[in-house]
Amino acid sequence: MTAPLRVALLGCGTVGGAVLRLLDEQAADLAARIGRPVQVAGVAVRRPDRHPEVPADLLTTDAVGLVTRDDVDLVVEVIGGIEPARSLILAAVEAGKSVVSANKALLAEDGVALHAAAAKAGVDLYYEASVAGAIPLLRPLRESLAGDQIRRVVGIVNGTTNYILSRMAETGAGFSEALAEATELGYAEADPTADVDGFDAAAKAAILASLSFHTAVTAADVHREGISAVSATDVARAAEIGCTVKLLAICERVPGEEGDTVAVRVHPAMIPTSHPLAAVGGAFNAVFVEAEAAGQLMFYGQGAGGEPTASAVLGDLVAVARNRVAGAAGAGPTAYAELPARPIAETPTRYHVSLDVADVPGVLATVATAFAEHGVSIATVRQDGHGDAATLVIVTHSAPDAALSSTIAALREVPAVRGVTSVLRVEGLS
Ligand SMILES: NC(=O)C1=CN([C@@H]2O[C@H](COP(=O)(O)OP(=O)(O)OC[C@H]3O[C@@H](n4cnc5c(N)ncnc54)[C@H](OP(=O)(O)O)[C@@H]3O)[C@@H](O)[C@H]2O)C=CC1
Ligand SMILES: N[C@@H](CC=O)C(=O)O
Ligand code: NA
Repeated sequence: MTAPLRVALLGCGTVGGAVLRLLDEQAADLAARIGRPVQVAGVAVRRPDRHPEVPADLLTTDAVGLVTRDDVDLVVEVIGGIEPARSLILAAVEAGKSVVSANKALLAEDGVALHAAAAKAGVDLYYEASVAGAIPLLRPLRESLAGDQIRRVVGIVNGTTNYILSRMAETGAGFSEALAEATELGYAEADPTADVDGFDAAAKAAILASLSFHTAVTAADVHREGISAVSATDVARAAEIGCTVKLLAICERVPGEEGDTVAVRVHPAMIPTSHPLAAVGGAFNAVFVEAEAAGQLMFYGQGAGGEPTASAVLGDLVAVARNRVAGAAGAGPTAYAELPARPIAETPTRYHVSLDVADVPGVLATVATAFAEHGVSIATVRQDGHGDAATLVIVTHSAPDAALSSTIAALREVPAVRGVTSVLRVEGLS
């Protein structure tokens, strides 16, 4: 009988638990697809007593020992975080094992070094589950689109925040209540501030930009804003102008006279309800890719949750196992260009600004002057309420971030402006 491929599973939480279940349920199909049966050699966790679902003889807390064992062929890392995941992946690679990981935080911080280590050892490093969960996205970028020039990638890549924003818009649910639901459903990171503050989406954006533009982009290169400042009023104001609020990841390769730059940002934005991304609800993700020859492509599916993510992990596992069965020596070294990052200050977008103002003669002119003096052109203005206080709702034309920031700073000094109640970017308005 053909010898089985032996897999070490690192982590058995939301994703690892689903991987283990699917490995068992689909054992026969996987064996047929790979050409050899897959066997779990061991499962490393922190607290074995919390895992009655795993056969006791497979459980271990010695993850280093497990990944370097001679009878382990492949390693699946679904612990998350930087350490010990990084050391474990490096130990596995150095011991000649291919690795499948779902760890965007690590890949976004240290992807170049991890790829170099894998190439040196002649093993595979696959991480489809790390971005947009179940959606096949990274392999299409890495393989199917390898002959094209990708110019722009825009998407919703965090399920937790999309779930929260969808609940706030559809049911008027409060932020904390919606976050608790997302955590209960297994969408949130171990520390959900990674989702809420945009770190998770920024890591995914860095991975997407690196693969799309063949350049090394880390999470530190990504301009990041989360959704904790998005209020129920922002969601309502978005609806008033026919928009909805989404946390977007936007990766652009910007041509310039002195060479191309890369602009990568994650922030909440109002988008028109007619925009295809506006219809992406709950923990679903969707990503648009614009390539020169291919034109526009759209990827849509479940971006979080145990089973959807496990589907991507198993897809990688089959690919890596097939390579191993075929005797292939890994993907080889990846050449990275060194495109500079364009600062957010120079990145132009439209803005929606709400101001509480004293309803006195001339206030509109004063506010308009502040915008004009900083080179920000106003597209529309609406005044709500009158009497002692009123709200001015302004939508601008496209302006660099720095120009808008100095406009807001100037407005804060205007006596008739009692408060800047919200500033949100607007994307996709014609
Ligand atoms: N949840 C999701 O929807 C998605 C998650 N991911 C990524 O998948 C990875 C796993 O996420 P998820 O399953 O949600 O996380 P969980 O927190 O549910 O599970 C983490 C697992 O890792 C184990 N673990 C933690 N530290 C160690 C350690 N030092 N040694 C051995 N085992 C350890 C934990 O053990 P114990 O159980 O004993 O505490 C637990 O089993 C992360 O990188 C995440 O970003 C990617 C896409 C979607
Ligand atoms: N916490 C992440 C999980 C998947 O990557 C999310 O909410 O998208
Ligand atoms: Na994916």
